[in-house]
Amino acid sequence: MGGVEITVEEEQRDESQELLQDLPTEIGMGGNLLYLYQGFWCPQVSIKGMMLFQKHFKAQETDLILASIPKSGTTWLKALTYTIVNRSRHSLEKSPLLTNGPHGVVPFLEFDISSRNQFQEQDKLPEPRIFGTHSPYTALPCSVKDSGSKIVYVCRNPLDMFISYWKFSVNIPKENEKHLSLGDAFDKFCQGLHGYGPFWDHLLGYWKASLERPDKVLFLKYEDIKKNNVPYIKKLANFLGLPFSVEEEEQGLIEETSRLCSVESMKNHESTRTGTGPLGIPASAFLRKGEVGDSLNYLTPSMVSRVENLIQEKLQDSGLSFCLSSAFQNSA
Ligand SMILES: Nc1ncnc2c1ncn2[C@@H]1O[C@H](COP(=O)(O)OS(=O)(=O)O)[C@@H](OP(=O)(O)O)[C@H]1O
Repeated sequence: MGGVEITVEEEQRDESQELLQDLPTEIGMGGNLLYLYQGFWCPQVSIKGMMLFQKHFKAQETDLILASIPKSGTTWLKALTYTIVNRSRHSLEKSPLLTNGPHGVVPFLEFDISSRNQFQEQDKLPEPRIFGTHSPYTALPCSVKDSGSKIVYVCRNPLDMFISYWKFSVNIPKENEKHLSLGDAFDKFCQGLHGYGPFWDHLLGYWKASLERPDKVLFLKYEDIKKNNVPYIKKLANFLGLPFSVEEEEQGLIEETSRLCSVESMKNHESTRTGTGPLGIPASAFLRKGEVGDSLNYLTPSMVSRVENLIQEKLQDSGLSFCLSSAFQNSA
């Protein structure tokens, strides 16, 4: 037969290109282009990856999916989960986490996998496979929702998440996009115009799933882990079906895991000092202060109350809450 042979990659590129043409677009709080896809504002850099993930990823029964909206504790959750899961494979001092970093040992499903063939390559990874995703719950592939795979979601109070996101985006050099001022970025954030926003719908999707299926979806808050991380490391290990034994507890393995994955320790890992994270961004950009309440150094009281009102309105009756100003006063 004559004619031009079309590779799987070319076919996918055309398919998603066509879909993109019909989606509404806006400039987001990071000055980047966002596409409105299935009710969420997805960054241009990951929209095709997200579509591929949704369409072609086949979850295995033992898969662990670490989900979050950006700047909510993704890097930390990846480090903790990888360390818990692999603690019998190698000692903490020899962990690949030290050299490859959290984003190296736990790939993102939307950023790091750019073709259908790569999903097949992932089939060869040792079980349990661990992946990160920023996809909203409703956009997850059916195979993730319907299989025995487990989902851990981490969220963070929206004020700190906003500042973390803004600081991150202004520190990344841009060629064709411009950085927005804090005030303009904040306005966009409050309209839900940020990566995978609106944050309230992202939160609610996973929150409701965790209430309906607590064995399937574990919902964690950054602030809770930060306040006292040992019980949360135990909780995470129990949820993953890999509880710490009495001997491990007596040996102090939980505290060691906590130390290895602390922001202070991770800043000194070789992977952070010399490596790169997703999209070739320096790994150090994913570790800044790692504090609760840093946003109060940047936001005015009226900005805080605007977000408080927004949360009140959007999360009302869900049972999910963030007590912003008072939580910060307690942690100050
Ligand atoms: N180990 C550890 N412990 C505590 N906090 C940590 C840790 N690793 C990353 N961080 C802080 O998390 C913020 C980055 O968020 P994410 O990791 O979700 O970013 S990303 O979505 O992967 O781009 C960013 O928060 P800010 O410091 O407030 O900007 C990081 O410093």
